[in-house]
Amino acid sequence: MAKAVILVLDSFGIGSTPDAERFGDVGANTFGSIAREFVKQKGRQLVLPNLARLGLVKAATAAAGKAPAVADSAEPIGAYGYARELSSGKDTPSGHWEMAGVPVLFDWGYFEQKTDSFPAELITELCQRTGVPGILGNCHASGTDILVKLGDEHIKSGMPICYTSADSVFQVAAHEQHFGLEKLLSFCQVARELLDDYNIGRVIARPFQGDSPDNYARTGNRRDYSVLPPAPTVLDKLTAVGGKVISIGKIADIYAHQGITENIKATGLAALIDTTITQMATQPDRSLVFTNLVDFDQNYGHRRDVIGYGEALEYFDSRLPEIINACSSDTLLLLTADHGCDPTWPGTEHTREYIPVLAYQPGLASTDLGERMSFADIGQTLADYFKLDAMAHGESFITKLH
Ligand SMILES: O=P(O)(O)O[C@H]1O[C@H](CO)[C@@H](O)[C@H]1O
Ligand SMILES: [Mn+2]
Ligand SMILES: [Mn+2]
Repeated sequence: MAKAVILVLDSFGIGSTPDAERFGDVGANTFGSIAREFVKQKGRQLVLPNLARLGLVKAATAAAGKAPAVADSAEPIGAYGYARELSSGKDTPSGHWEMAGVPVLFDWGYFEQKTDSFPAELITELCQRTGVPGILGNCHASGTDILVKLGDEHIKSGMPICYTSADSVFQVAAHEQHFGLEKLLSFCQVARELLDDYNIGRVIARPFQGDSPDNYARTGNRRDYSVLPPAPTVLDKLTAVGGKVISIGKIADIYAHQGITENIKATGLAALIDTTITQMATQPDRSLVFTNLVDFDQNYGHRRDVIGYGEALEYFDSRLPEIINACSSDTLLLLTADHGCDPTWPGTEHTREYIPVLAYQPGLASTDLGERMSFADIGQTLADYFKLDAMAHGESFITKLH
């Protein structure tokens, strides 16, 4: 019997990689910065005993060449390592596809101009095809700041708020009731079609609600429209032989619904963890429960909320024993991330960082997996574990585990 569970702590980097200079991210360290600021601002260390038992502190120390300000465990129970990214970008699809064995080796299209970011002909065609009177935004922005700035005008004018970032994204914020959720989703689908020509990785619908800039808030109805991964991922290979892939949260959207047999939505860290544990209880043989914990990135990393990020990590750590107890003797549990988003770094963008690779299975001896040269080592290990054909990228660490 072989079952696997992957939990992606979205944006939980553990130190900048050797190629971070290309991104202006030398010295970024999501985990290290949170740990340091926590001590400074709260007067105590982060409490993460269960993550430490899985080897997080050891992996983070090796990745950054410096220990984070968090107590380590004397008795690790997991295998721990840290991986660098082969993909050209530091975005969510690249990180997820690479961990499933398919790095993004081409360059995405980007809208690099900070204002007037989108080509006029794109916007003209988008408005013509969808019947909206025009767009607001047309700039780089933080998705919560732009609601404060343009939310009222959006409601008055009926124009959707379109914005981007350093990622290959076209994001659309619109009010769920005034503009309408269905109208927003169809607007995004047309945008998706037009943006294929621009090589843009994702169109993201960002519905929000509220009645004034003080209380405009994004809802759980976010939808991501991704291009297809450039090659079959380990998810495709597993489902092709009759295996199951159960997506929890935004995983299915990130893989453009390829290689997914069941798609379960949940909103918020607690609900995502609850759903994961519920699914683990009935997980069949040859299956993968795959969860993305987006709150770390969306609510804390991009928002530069360092204490919020730390508290969310402590909450996750407090739920970790339940997840570990839900592992049967044939469940391989993997904890990882898709990129960094150091909340103390200038700007509100992702940061190019090592990700943690923590593996646990009941009875497994604790092992140092060392530095992994690609996130694809996770996908290759899963291919090995499920006895699938090998992936084109990545080195399996299965023999170090079993
Ligand atoms: O500021 P918000 O809307 O959260 O945007 C963030 O979310 C996008 C997808 O992760 C990133 O490209 C980043 O810009
Ligand atoms: Mn991400
Ligand atoms: Mn992000």
